[in-house]
Amino acid sequence: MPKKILIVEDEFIIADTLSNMLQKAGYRICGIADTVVEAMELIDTTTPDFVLIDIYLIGKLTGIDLANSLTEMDIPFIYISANSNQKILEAAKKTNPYGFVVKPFREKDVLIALDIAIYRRGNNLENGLRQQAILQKKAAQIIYSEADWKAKIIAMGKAIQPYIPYEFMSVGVAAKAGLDYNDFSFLRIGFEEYQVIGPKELSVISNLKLEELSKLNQTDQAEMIATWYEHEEFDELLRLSGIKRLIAKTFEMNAHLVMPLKLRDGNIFNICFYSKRKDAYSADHLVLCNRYQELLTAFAEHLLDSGNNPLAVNRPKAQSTLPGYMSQPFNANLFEGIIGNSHLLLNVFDNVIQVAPADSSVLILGESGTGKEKIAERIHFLSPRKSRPFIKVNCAALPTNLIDSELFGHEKGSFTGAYDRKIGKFEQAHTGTIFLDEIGEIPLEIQVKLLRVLQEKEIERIGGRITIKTDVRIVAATNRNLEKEVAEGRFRLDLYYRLNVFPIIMPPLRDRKEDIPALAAHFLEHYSKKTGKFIRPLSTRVLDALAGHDWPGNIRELENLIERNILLAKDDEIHHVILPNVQIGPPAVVHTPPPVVTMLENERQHILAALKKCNGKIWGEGGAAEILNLPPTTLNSKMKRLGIKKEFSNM
Ligand SMILES: Nc1ncnc2c1ncn2[C@@H]1O[C@H](COP(=O)(O)OP(=O)(O)OP(=O)(O)O)[C@@H](O)[C@H]1O
Repeated sequence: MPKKILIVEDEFIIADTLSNMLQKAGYRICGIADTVVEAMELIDTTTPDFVLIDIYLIGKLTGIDLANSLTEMDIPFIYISANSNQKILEAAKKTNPYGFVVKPFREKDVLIALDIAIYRRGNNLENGLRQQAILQKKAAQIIYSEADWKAKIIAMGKAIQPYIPYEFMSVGVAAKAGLDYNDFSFLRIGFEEYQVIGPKELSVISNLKLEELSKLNQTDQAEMIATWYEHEEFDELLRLSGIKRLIAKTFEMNAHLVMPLKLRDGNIFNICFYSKRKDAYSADHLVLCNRYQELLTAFAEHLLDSGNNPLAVNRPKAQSTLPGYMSQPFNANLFEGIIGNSHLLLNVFDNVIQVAPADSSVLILGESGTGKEKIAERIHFLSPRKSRPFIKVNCAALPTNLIDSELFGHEKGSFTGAYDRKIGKFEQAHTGTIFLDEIGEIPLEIQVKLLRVLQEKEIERIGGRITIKTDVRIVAATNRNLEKEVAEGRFRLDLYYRLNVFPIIMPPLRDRKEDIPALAAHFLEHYSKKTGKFIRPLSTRVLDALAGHDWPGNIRELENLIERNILLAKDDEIHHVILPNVQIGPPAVVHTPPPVVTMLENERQHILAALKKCNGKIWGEGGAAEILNLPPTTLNSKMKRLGIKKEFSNM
């Protein structure tokens, strides 16, 4: 079936060109609209598969307004626009388009953008259906389990978390005049840990009497449909709703999503999500709320129907009709060995839980040493492929002339030096996962081959005559800004889009300094055991100093630092920790704050300092790569990017 495309474009010539080019390529054009109003009418009557939207259109409404409605209707769209104003682009990006084509465009650009969009859409739908099926199954397990009502809410909260992020969730029957505040809240304090905060606990935390909480609760607005609040709207909400203001201020929350569920007896049961991230919620979450509405309403009915539940105080009780049997216990520690519970890291865990069961490619983005490889391993070991091979390839460590044969293999005699047949990494990873680390370093000619593996799912050994079918899941990682690499012609746009189906962003350590004490303790224990030296826990002073550092080398730098200091320790304590530009430990020094420089400049200075220490030596023992605990190839590419010449000492 050819896909139906709606074109929303007010310049006739462009609309006509697009229409001809798409029909020639086998698409069906189900309409051309030059205003948002006309587009909405055509959407109603023709239900397009994809919509191409220009941003500025005749009439008051823009393409961005249309995009928001399309998201609510779950219809994918691509922008085709000449507008390169940064503000407009940012607003457009926020609507999560499936692609963006800049005018004037080449036929090829539009066709590739559509091809990629169709692929991504397929993957999204597959993920969406999978999500729903998983959640449905979990909900049934939770409902029929013998756990108490709080454990059930926590279990349900955990099941939703990968799809609707939150650090604080509160549930309860919507406020009615004269009734007491009776919501129960769940503050996320670890990957699998939640602190339960009932009315009494909130009263203690906030130092307000229960009656005062009830008064604040009366100011809450009744919501009839799922709604999200961010930025000024969030501020305005807090101005109006006393109870939400109290929660947001006490627990430092910056965005809110409310999901009202209509119960059989006409009461409304609210599930309120709060996040520390200002932009945590978007129209996509409303789509999810809509999708999960029925399931969660059934869950709420069940909760309120089961005996002894204080949540039901604010509504008349009914008899439970559900049978009970034991459910399986919930997840053991799925992220063992990955230390930290900052909300940024927990968010990454949620993404992993969400994507691991699917077969989609995953692209892990983040600076060097942030734990990308660890996350890649988790994706594999939490997937149905977990008992199949997990093959790692460090693309930066492979010499250009060998990458080809390393990845795809070669036949005997296919080139000088090919004495035997070699099975490439892709074949080795068959039915499992391949982890392509430092994918940004792959030369363009290999990128074409990689694209073919992704598209056709087959490979050819060098010098081979047959194509070999492979079933491999790709997880790739890079510390480069791939969008920039694409813009500068070093990375193929089509490959980027294929890989970028599900991006996971690893936060740098400087953005989650709250994880430093736990990480430091973990490495202290690990290397104490390894070296057989007993070392006391780090003192507060040393920990404070660690928190003051910017960690351009991220967790690897911290790990390295702890290891080195254990080796250097003369007794059972680490007294002195030398950090670049900062001296910690006695004698106390007065720090004048260094001038604020950009992170890139910081990284540059850090590398220069290491190079200086090693007299410019990069590779091998005592080289800068060793000091920074980076693969030399990564250091080399960083130096190139930061404009550091090898003969830096002459600079
Ligand atoms: N959350 C964590 N808890 C414990 N150890 C961690 C964590 N994250 C990373 N590490 C450790 O830090 C080091 C660097 O991690 P990893 O190799 O996964 O980073 P990376 O982002 O893949 O780096 P690169 O881009 O340089 O390949 C490893 O020794 C890893 O075990």
